[in-house]
Amino acid sequence: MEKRVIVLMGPAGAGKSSVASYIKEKWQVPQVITHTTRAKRQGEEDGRDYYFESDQSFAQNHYLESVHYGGHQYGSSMEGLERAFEKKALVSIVLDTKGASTYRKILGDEAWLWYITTSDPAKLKKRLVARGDSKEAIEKRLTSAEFQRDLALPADLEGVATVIKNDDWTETKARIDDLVAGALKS
Ligand SMILES: Nc1ncnc2c1ncn2[C@@H]1O[C@H](COP(=O)(O)OP(=O)(O)OP(=O)(O)O)[C@@H](O)[C@H]1O
Ligand SMILES: Nc1nc2c(ncn2[C@@H]2O[C@H](COP(=O)(O)O)[C@@H](O)[C@H]2O)c(=O)[nH]1
Repeated sequence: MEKRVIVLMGPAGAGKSSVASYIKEKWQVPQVITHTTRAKRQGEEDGRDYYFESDQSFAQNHYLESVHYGGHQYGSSMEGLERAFEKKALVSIVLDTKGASTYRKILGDEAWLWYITTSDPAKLKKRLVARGDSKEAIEKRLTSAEFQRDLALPADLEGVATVIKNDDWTETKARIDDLVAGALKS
């Protein structure tokens, strides 16, 4: 198959990382690890979930694109993408919608955009609470301009992105299995 990167985007709590972990486990789709200056959450590991950086170390890397999200910096590198493509032609990355638009512009059809969302935005907060995020972190995240922006698919990605309503995890897994199996067959 042609090289393709599944770009997982959507609002906080929608399930982007859950989808990335699922397709890694079930379909051996490697995840491109990105860089961030935010603090580790409980259970996160450096080099598996993110490369956790200080402001100084973040500034020393070269990025394909980088953004500010909720008061922290995030960036993804071409080297990270190439490392993942060495393992498999189908890989994934988790980005905000701004990063997803950039990937679309740079990579064209090589970027397969999936917008992960829920039918009821109230679910998002509940999921962040269930994930164990602190009250302060949740308030900061939910009131950030980036969170509000990512509640909707950006206009430039309308009709381009595959929209996945992740309300019911069993149904989501079935939908994703169909998408990934189809891609791996092609
Ligand atoms: N369909 C679902 N039903 C209920 N809980 C879910 C579902 N999908 C994911 N979750 C849970 O919701 C929480 C948030 O999921 P996840 O971390 O994957 O979201 P995210 O979109 O990556 O969020 P963020 O952008 O804040 O990192 C996790 O605890 C996850 O286990
Ligand atoms: N444009 C980019 N967005 C990224 C990158 N790495 C992660 N993200 C997105 O940031 C927010 C916040 O992530 P969180 O782990 O703190 O919840 C989320 O939308 C991620 O998808 C990146 O390298 N570039």
